[in-house]
Amino acid sequence: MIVLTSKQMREVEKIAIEKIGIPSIGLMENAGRETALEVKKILEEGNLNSVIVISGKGNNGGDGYVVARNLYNWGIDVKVFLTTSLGAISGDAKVNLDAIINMGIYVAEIIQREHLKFLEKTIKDSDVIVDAIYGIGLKGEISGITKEIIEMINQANKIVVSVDVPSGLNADTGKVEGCAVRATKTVTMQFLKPGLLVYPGADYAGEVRVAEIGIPYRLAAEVGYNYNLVTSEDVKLPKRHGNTHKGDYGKALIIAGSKNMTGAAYLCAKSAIKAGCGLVKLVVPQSVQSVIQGGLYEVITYGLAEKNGILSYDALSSVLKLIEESDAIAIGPGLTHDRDIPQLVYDIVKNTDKPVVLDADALNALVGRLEVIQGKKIILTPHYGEMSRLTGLTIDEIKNNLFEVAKTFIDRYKVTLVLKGAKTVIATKEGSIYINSTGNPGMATAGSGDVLTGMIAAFLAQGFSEEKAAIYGVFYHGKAGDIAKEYVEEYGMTAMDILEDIPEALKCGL
Ligand SMILES: NC(=O)C1=CN([C@@H]2O[C@H](COP(=O)(O)OP(=O)(O)OC[C@H]3O[C@@H](n4cnc5c(N)ncnc54)[C@H](O)[C@@H]3O)[C@@H](O)[C@H]2O)[C@H](O)CC1
Ligand SMILES: [K+]
Repeated sequence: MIVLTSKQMREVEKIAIEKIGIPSIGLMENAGRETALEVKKILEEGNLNSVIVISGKGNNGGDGYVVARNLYNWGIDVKVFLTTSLGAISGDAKVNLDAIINMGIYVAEIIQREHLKFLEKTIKDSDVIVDAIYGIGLKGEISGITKEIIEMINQANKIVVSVDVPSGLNADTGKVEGCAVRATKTVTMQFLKPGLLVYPGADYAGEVRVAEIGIPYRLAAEVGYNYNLVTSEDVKLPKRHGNTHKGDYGKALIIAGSKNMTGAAYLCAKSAIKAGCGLVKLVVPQSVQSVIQGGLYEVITYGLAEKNGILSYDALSSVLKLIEESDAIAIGPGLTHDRDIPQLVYDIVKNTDKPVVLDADALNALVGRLEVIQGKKIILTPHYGEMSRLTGLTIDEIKNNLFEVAKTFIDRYKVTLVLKGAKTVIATKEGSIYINSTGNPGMATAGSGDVLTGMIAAFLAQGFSEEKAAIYGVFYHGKAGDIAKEYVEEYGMTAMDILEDIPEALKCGL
């Protein structure tokens, strides 16, 4: 699903209004009406009847006046409060403000502290608050009386419907600019915005509904959109035809595990099989091979050179030979960071141009030596801690600048990045950003990443591009976790639950 930044939104609006000639006030009419219909549904569902609209001085506020007019026409008790003086309103917003005043709808300014008491009382007596203070035009932090109004809205414990973007939220990053409205529901105009889809923005937006307001969808391509929300529409699976054999579904080589972490290797290899890979070979330290082979009937295991239960550099030549007969490679889960691993991982990556997914200890192995991945068919799957080690940024710097951090990394290394988090972000070497729509907190469990790595390797082995393998892997991994949640809830969820539900998850792509 297309996602536009506020800059792209403005460009699309400009083309629609100035080039195509769609009247801007018509867009505002549709935006306001779509929002009003949403509010009406909420009132009917809750047998409620009183609404206050709080409008800012821009077109977001203009939408708010249209909302008020529609609600008033439907016999709903509605009052409008301005966070600015009447005289400051202009353009389409002013046309709609004048209309509601002419209709006799209650309008009052809340621009001095003594007005706040009255607003507080009115909020208390109302059922729903419509937040039309700021939309995509927010610049910098909110302060002063408007900040107090937003805090009052949040403390009122009322149903809040935000127009386009919760006021105070940065539409592009999801950051809270000083303060932000916590919405029950956000009705966003024509296209999703990135800030509604990642934290904390996703928390503040509540349930998001995209209102179609009359802007041609094709204009998104004209402005070169590059953000996407991954939905089931984007991850259809090719039908498998009759006369095929396992070789048609790819051969994956997994290099993983050590004497204290055999489970990581198991989960990764088993997930690759479950995600449809035709043949999976697993390289582990020689002394753990029998332990692992036990539970992995469908996987061919290779016990290679080791030192004290950890793969040693002497395993390199055998690994490179196995790579030659594989379509895709996964390296990392449970390797540990000891002794020879960093050099072994570095030289494997250096000596192959096959698609590779690097996870966990393979990422740690490349800290400070990332030049070896430059321009290769490589997918990295760090969580914020691993990304912090790879980039030298703090976890907070990463969390608060997800898109920028991902784009900077991709621009520099021209690989595919899966930045795992509460909302996993995928950045591709073509410069696209994908935000995943599946998954739940129950998946933050040991081994969950190993399962994802196996799934991505499976899609790579089946011939998917790095971009598609990353998107499919992340989406179906989250989908499997959502299915698991239905019966184990989030507290009891284990990586095995996710793994077991991979086949069920894949069904939604067929
Ligand atoms: N997307 C569409 O096709 C349509 C969107 N519409 C709505 O219009 C807003 C965008 O309107 P705009 O006037 O550009 O900005 P805002 O209404 O968001 O308000 C910004 C307003 O407030 C001032 N301001 C900005 N930041 C601050 C701050 N930190 N402190 C104080 N004041 C601030 C700024 O000067 C602006 O005047 C969009 O979200 C939709 O809701 C229309 O419906 C048309 C179609
Ligand atoms: K708003």
